[in-house]
Amino acid sequence: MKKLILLRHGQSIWNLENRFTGWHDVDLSDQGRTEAVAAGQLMADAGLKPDIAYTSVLTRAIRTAFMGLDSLGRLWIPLIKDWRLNERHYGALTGLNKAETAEQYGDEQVHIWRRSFATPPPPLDRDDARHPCNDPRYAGLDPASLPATESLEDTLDRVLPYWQSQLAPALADCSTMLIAAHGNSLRALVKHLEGLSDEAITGVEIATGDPLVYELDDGLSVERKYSLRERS
Ligand SMILES: O=C(O)[C@H](O)COP(=O)(O)O
Repeated sequence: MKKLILLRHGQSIWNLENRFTGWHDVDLSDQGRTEAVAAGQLMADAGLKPDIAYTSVLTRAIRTAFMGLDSLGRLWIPLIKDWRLNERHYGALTGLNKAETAEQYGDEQVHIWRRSFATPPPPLDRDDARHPCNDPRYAGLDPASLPATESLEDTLDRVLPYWQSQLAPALADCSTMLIAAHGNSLRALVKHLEGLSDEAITGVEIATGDPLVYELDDGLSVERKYSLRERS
């Protein structure tokens, strides 16, 4: 049996300020740091021993992985960072306050942008400083693969090939894997792992700092799923 732990980063400073974040690189808030340490303790209490960990190239997820693994006593395991685990790109909404945006465009439109499967927020212009083409961390990538905005479907379209080419083969070779990532890159993975419909995934929320454990058979089919915070 394999164990896959999906961990959304702890609360970020922009989560606290209720701002659309996406690929903007904001750090954890004090509460987020506490959540990251607590996530490691929950994993320790559950006897989980990740052999390998993956995260995005965004500080809030990297720091959550580090702080969680540190409190678990397993800071020494391999930690691989990849942009394909980044949060979904929030396009021209990046940086805006979510409540103010709902006042301007209406709750329904904001809900569609946030939770519909296929409707992306308005895109960024390529010369906008928030466009990933203007961020040196993506300089080595084909500019055509860098998004100006993303729906959850677009996010799944980059997460799934990464799952298939890197994560699933690595999981087949180990017993326990930790993925510290983001609300929507993890929702994309959950959709795939659980075989959820485009409609069903719209109702799935993932809390910050709460390790979700999937027990998988050797063919990587899900046998059981539970939240460590709920079980504690
Ligand atoms: O990118 C963000 O703003 C959040 O981390 C996730 O946002 P959401 O709850 O609107 O999907």
